[in-house]
Amino acid sequence: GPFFFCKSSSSRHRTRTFVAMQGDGASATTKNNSDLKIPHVLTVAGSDSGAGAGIQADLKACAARGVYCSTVITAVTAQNTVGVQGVNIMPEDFVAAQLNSVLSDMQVDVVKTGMLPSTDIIKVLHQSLREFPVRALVIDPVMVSTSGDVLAGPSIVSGFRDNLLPMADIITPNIKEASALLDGMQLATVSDMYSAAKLLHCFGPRNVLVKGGDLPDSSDAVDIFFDGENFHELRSARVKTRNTHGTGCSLASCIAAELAKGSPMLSAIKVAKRFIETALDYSKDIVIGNGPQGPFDHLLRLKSTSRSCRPEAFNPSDLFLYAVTDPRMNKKWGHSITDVVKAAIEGGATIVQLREKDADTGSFLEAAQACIEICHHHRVPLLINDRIDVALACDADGVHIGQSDMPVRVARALLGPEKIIGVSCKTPEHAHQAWVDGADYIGCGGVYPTNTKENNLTVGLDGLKTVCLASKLPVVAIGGIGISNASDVMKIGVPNLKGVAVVSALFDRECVLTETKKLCAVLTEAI
Ligand SMILES: Cc1ncc(COP(=O)(O)OP(=O)(O)O)c(N)n1
Ligand SMILES: Cc1ncsc1CCOP(=O)(O)O
Ligand SMILES: [Mg+2]
Repeated sequence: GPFFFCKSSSSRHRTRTFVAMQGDGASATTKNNSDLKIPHVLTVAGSDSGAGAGIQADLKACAARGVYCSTVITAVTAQNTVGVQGVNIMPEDFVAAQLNSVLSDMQVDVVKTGMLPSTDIIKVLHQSLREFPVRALVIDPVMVSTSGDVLAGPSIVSGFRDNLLPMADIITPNIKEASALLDGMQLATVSDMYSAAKLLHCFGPRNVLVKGGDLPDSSDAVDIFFDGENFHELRSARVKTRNTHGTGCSLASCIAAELAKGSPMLSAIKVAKRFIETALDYSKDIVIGNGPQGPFDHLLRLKSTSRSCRPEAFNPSDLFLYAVTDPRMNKKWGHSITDVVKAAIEGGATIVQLREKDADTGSFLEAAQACIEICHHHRVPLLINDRIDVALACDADGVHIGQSDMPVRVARALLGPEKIIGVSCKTPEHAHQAWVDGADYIGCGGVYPTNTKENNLTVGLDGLKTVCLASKLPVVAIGGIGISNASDVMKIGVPNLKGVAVVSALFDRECVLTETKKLCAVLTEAI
């Protein structure tokens, strides 16, 4: 078709634009209802030549989260691990043209903004969002790069406050940006962050996340989330590394990606935070550039690491047939821990938990190290009951902790974002707290009376259902479950009940393999 030349109208920039049009403008593809809609984020940000932040980071973060990302470039920076050496701001009419090209043609779910270097650009974005409304708007008010270079002038603040904050579903300022948006308010403590979040909420965003990574001398990184009613403190282990360039904007693009996939806001933030922590932890020793602040690797999942024999991150369907060991039963039947674990896995166990209530630490660790080999050979996760130290020492896949064991938040800080944490819950309140604290699943019971765990309150099928309905996390049922009642348990009709955890049904038996196969058949029949 014909090619059109058009020059940028702005006198400051001689930008030649080639616009190719299809013949009569007819759409090049025909839609049919079987087309697959992929979650879609449009990022409106600056290009970072070092590719640690900006447009490049947004593309990588979205790719890592399995979401399509289109891009409107607001500026091109000459930037590296030392800082920002130059900024070339796009004329606002060309930003408008890019916005129109994407928003008029593609089904964008979420718009995420990064560097918006001029009030004119902010205004054209505001206009485009009114013309092409999207499901969610994530504003990362990039004004000062983490290397301290100012990426936007002071007039930008009113541009953000008047044109974008009222439309935002969430804004994610760091300490410096929150201060800039609040006319220089001092933020030196966590309580200042609470006040800033509340004040920023008055400008109209539905949610505010004040990121505390740069808070002076804070032990672990804490972010303050405010939704207009409730505050949440989101703590995360601080990864000691120079490779933190781009973490802020990548967090925002991960949040945008999770929202595009349909997550509610707080879940989106928690998942995004855990992903960034994982990527930072994975990248902590990577060396790119000679400056004080390197980029991190968003695409760690594409790499095969020494952990390739380790099962992937937690998959709720692993809870299907959950074998929990018991040393007294092994002793009674003359079974070794490795024999019963092998037999359970061969019989269909999808996850194993070593529950050695009274073992001394040495023999517990020995058993755990032996079982890790077996479990990882079969790509089955191995969790340790209660003992975080043993889990760390044998690099288990995670832990299961009860209400009176180590708090989940502490366990998460010790184990990091990749490990699986399960929590015993008897009530909806327990389930909610487990979710807030960042657990991966909950164990609910005892469903039926059991002799395996002394003075254990029985919650029954009703109690189990109540907890499942309240839980945002996947649930495994436990307590007195076996081949006679496993089907009843699985048929209570709640989607997040993913399986049953059993002790005596497998291990207080002469043949663990036979019993596990029978239970596996009953469960398979029931789902
Ligand atoms: C999957 C699963 N759910 C619950 C428990 C119970 O844990 P336990 O440590 O035996 O007892 P509490 O500490 O929860 O009181 C479990 N082990 N596994
Ligand atoms: C560990 C635990 N948590 C609640 S009940 C229970 C014991 C389950 O053992 P069994 O499967 O033999 O009833
Ligand atoms: Mg316990």
